[in-house]
Amino acid sequence: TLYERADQLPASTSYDFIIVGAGAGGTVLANRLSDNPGTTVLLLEAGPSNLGVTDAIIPMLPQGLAVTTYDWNYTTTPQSGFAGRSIEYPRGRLLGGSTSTNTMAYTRASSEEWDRYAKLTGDSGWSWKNMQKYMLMNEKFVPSADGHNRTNQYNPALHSTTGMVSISLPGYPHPFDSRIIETTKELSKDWPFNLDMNSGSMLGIGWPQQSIDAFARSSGATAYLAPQYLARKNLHVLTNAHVTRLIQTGTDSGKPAFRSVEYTTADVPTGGTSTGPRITVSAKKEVILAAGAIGTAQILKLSGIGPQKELSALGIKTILNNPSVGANLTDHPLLSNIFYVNSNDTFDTFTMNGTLIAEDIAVWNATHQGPLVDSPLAHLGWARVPSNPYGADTTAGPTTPHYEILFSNGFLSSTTPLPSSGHFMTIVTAITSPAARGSVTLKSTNPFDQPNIDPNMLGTDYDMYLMESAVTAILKIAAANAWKGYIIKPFEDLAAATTPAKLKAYIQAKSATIFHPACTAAMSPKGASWGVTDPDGVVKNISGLRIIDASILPVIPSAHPQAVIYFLGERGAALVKQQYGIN
Ligand SMILES: Cc1cc2nc3c(=O)[nH]c(=O)nc-3n(C[C@H](O)[C@H](O)[C@H](O)COP(=O)(O)OP(=O)(O)OC[C@H]3O[C@@H](n4cnc5c(N)ncnc54)[C@H](O)[C@@H]3O)c2cc1C
Repeated sequence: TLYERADQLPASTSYDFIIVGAGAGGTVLANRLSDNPGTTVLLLEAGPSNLGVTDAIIPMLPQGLAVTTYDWNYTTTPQSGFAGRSIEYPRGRLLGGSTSTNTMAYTRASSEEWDRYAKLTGDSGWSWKNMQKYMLMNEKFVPSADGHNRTNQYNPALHSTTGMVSISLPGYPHPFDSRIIETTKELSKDWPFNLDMNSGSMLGIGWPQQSIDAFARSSGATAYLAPQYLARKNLHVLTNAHVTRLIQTGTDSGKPAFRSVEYTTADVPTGGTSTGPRITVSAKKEVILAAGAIGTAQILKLSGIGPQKELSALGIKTILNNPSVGANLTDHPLLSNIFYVNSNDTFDTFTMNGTLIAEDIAVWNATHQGPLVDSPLAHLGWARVPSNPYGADTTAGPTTPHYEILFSNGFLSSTTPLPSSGHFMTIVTAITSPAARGSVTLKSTNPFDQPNIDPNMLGTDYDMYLMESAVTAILKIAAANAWKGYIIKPFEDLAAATTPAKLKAYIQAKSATIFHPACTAAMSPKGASWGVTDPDGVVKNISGLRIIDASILPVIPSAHPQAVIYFLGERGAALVKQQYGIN
């Protein structure tokens, strides 16, 4: 049942599980734990419902959600790798969390990545082989919006058509599709065609798989909180409920127990203060944090679980001193490399013209066809740097990428204003295996204040080297015969990057984030003195508290992370059920 106000929750109900945050991790847990009618679940979400939010439904439009009430509106600390700039740091704040606002690229990560998770956590359950069944439980492959023949665009044998989140290939062609395929032939050594980047082997260029139900976004909310699940009497979902902290409820075998959650009506924007009453609700079995890499770290610290020095300085009583909480924040730096193109058929036509976008929305509404059925991402490519002068490799292995490239049929940038006219193509470069680590620390004890978010973007020479290598690689692509007659020239800022020093300055001035913060409450082996949770997400040295979201990843995946976090949710739910003997 969906409730929008705290006073609507049935007063007498008690819950086996309370889940905090309705994003990629939280929605899976809420669904899977409540599929047994005897198990009661409360899901608390700070934001509103996703229903009827047009920009969260039409795949081409999620940029419209940034800096709205559906966004946490975070800003980073000044980033030294970005020449001291702070950047906007969006996170979804509605049912579905960031899966309701993201760009919908759906990648499982490499088999080596999962095998590394198994190794780093000492739990073979996280290996590629063992995770296959959870991957298939998450995925429901559906036809594309235009119903085109998908032969040679993916390998159907690897996919499920019976899971939860709808996944599809693009449903509207781009003028450069054939040139991209041509590139994989002409530059086959560096950029081979990859029939299916979700096979476990990611390198090369291929067609993107996206969390799109043919023409509309498929998210944690549309899939795992679909009407038939919200109808469950044993699942209560409360929106507009901002969790302010967890409260210790006693001790179990010497460990502090945390089975109570304090929340308040989230009717204030980030940075404000809520005068609403603080409401406490307790779980009989467990509280499961799924507030994302920023939210989870902030809630843990506000609850007295974190580095003693930091907490004491703010007057918070430390209940568990753990310096790993909020440490290791890792993200993927992104750079939009823009080119002028010889085409009238780019999405600049409608992004630069309010009347035309209205017409395209009308077409989308009437026919569920047209350019808005896809995300702005046309093709994805994954590559490794040919040599590494910095010694240690950050990837999980030789078939795992250092960086990604993304082709977009128009001007796509968060750091350069959209020109008033022209036609463009963007080749985004993103560093997917960075060495830099940052942190989430508290700014104040006010739960409505955003924490200090320092993802330390391009914070090492190695990461800068990877970005320089990626830009050099896409310039080589742009110069290939496959693009003759299409790419006219690089956009001004890229065109000016003619020397190594100017290239570095361009990267520092124009890079941003691809929105993948993770690792702030990492899993580690049972008994390890570092890390925040055990391999099953249970918080170390605490009773009754588990975390299942992007924060528990021991290393950021060299991939788009939403699928990875859905899979954490699927296995996480299975582990919870196993522990409590729930069928
Ligand atoms: C703009 C953007 C584009 C992206 N593009 C892609 C992409 O193309 N492909 C991809 O794979 N990934 C993408 N991502 C990343 C991906 O969506 C996230 O990695 C993933 O959703 C993280 O899952 P999560 O469960 O950790 O957190 P989230 O999905 O962010 O969910 C956390 C939830 O907790 C809630 N919450 C937080 N704090 C509190 C609190 N105090 N009280 C109550 N509720 C709280 C939030 O409102 C949110 O609903 C993108 C993200 C963004 C923001």
